[in-house]
Amino acid sequence: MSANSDSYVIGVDFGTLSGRAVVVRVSDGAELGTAVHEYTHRVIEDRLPGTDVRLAPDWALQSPHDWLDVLRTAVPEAVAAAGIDPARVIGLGTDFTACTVLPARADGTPLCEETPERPHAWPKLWKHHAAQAHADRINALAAERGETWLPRYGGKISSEWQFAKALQVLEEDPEVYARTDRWIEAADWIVWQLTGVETRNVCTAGYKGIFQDGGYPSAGFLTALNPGFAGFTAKLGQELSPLGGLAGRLTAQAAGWTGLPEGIAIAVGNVDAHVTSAAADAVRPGQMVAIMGTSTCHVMPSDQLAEVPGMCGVVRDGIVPGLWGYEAGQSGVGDIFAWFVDNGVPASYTRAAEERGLSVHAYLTELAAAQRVGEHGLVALDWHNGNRSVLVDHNLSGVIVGQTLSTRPEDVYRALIEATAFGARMIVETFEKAGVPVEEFVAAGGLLKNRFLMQIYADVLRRPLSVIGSDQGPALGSAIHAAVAAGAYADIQQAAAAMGTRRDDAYLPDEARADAYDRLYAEYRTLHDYFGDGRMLHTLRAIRNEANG
Ligand SMILES: Nc1ncnc2c1ncn2[C@@H]1O[C@H](COP(=O)(O)OP(=O)(O)O)[C@@H](O)[C@H]1O
Ligand SMILES: O=C(CO)[C@@H](O)[C@@H](O)COP(=O)(O)O
Repeated sequence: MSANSDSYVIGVDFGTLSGRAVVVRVSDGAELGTAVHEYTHRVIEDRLPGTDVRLAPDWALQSPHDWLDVLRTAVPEAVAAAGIDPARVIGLGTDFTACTVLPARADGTPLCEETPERPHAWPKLWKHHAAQAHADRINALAAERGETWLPRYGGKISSEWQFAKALQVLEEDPEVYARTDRWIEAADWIVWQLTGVETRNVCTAGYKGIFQDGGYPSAGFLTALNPGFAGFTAKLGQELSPLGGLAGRLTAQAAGWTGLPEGIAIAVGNVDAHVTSAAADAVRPGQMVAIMGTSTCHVMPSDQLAEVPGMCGVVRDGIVPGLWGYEAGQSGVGDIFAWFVDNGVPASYTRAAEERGLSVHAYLTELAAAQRVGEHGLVALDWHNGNRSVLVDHNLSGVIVGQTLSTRPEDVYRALIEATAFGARMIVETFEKAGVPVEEFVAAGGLLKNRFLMQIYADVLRRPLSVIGSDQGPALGSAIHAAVAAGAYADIQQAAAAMGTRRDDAYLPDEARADAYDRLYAEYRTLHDYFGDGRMLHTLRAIRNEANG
């Protein structure tokens, strides 16, 4: 690859609160410069920008202007930080949160530009959860009709996805729905802005758009949901583009925004979680990448097709062309630790952490790390933000068992970390039981910084953990896809091998601790089965909702 030794690609990761650009050397994946742009409107949850229009609970919107600002600011800043000649940039790739989806005109104009006072005209962020009732109807009807696509999503689709959100638009604002020529993932919309051509990537279409075996849900199914929904799929993409493919070339206008040469390769859009596999060079069957942060996404290529209970989805070519791509998830991980730090720690602990110059997380971790496995006498269920896999039930809640008058904050903190590790083991075991082997567990994301937590995962999973070598996995992954789209490598696997970074066996399980954890995990499973049917936790939620009026 010496011909590439002085050429560069750019990866742009569009997150929930900000967008990040990274400049990467094509020959070896070295990250030379990076810049972040915080979105001006962040997550729009209360009021539509520039209006008095208030939003209902569970709404979460974004502004397309914020995304374009990332191209205008973070990209040139990253190039400047890298100190490279922009003329040497041969391609740019992007990844986005998903399912972040918007209604647009036939030319790509977002509807919120025409009618900014209409909530449904705005892009719905992935965590817009106000379409739950619509998802419930889709699931019930699909189960009743025995739709073959339903098992590909572990038996349930999510309220976050394209069909649920679009049905909400149709039923709550039919006029906006009628004006929607294109219902498009932000992942594809941003590529449209860069290239001037509309493409649709297989990843979001498959995981979020129910595209399976060459088609979307049938018109008969959609009519049964709502006759007005019959023609919905005409607003989606019909021809899908492969990951790592060339979506088009940078237009003169987008060259002006970014300061990059007109005509460079722009990669087909992708999802932040899935693109991280390339960054970790974990694109072979059985390499499960866990992107561990606020929540955890698990993605894994496989040559086996199986119906794994409670997975988020399995999509042909969904991570790399030629393989099935699986996704599963834990809806609360770092968020649970944050909840405990914010709500469960006395002032004396906060002061002690401050005096030591540590974050409360780091302080609790240090105290918890001094314990032997099981010493706290606790076991917890990691369902404070519901359960995505394997139960797919957002109405479950957290449980902590075994507390006494001598239970201390570090005990609970440790039990919560262990609970998330047990949740991860449950996912791995569910895949294996369904006939999809997990050969390697590769950790990525913000929680890598907690080494004690990572060791717990190795001990609980009873397997060595590999870790990604970059702290900006998605942006690096997007840069790798850009290198493929630009023709520098034949495929994603080759590019990932040269440019991705993974440390094998970074954490090894300790036999004695793993044995001790087996006993606790058995108790976790018992609790999981007992509370997992929802009888008690749903009742508690209903009582809470009634009490809150
Ligand atoms: N030392 C720590 N140990 C465990 N969790 C931590 C620690 N520091 C921060 N966190 C948690 O990490 C999460 C942020 O992870 P990060 O990967 O940076 O974010 P995101 O998932 O939003 O990309 C927060 O939920 C926070 O509670
Ligand atoms: O749901 C998916 C992928 O399927 C993510 O895009 C979504 O959870 C957003 O993740 P982040 O909060 O950006 O880590």
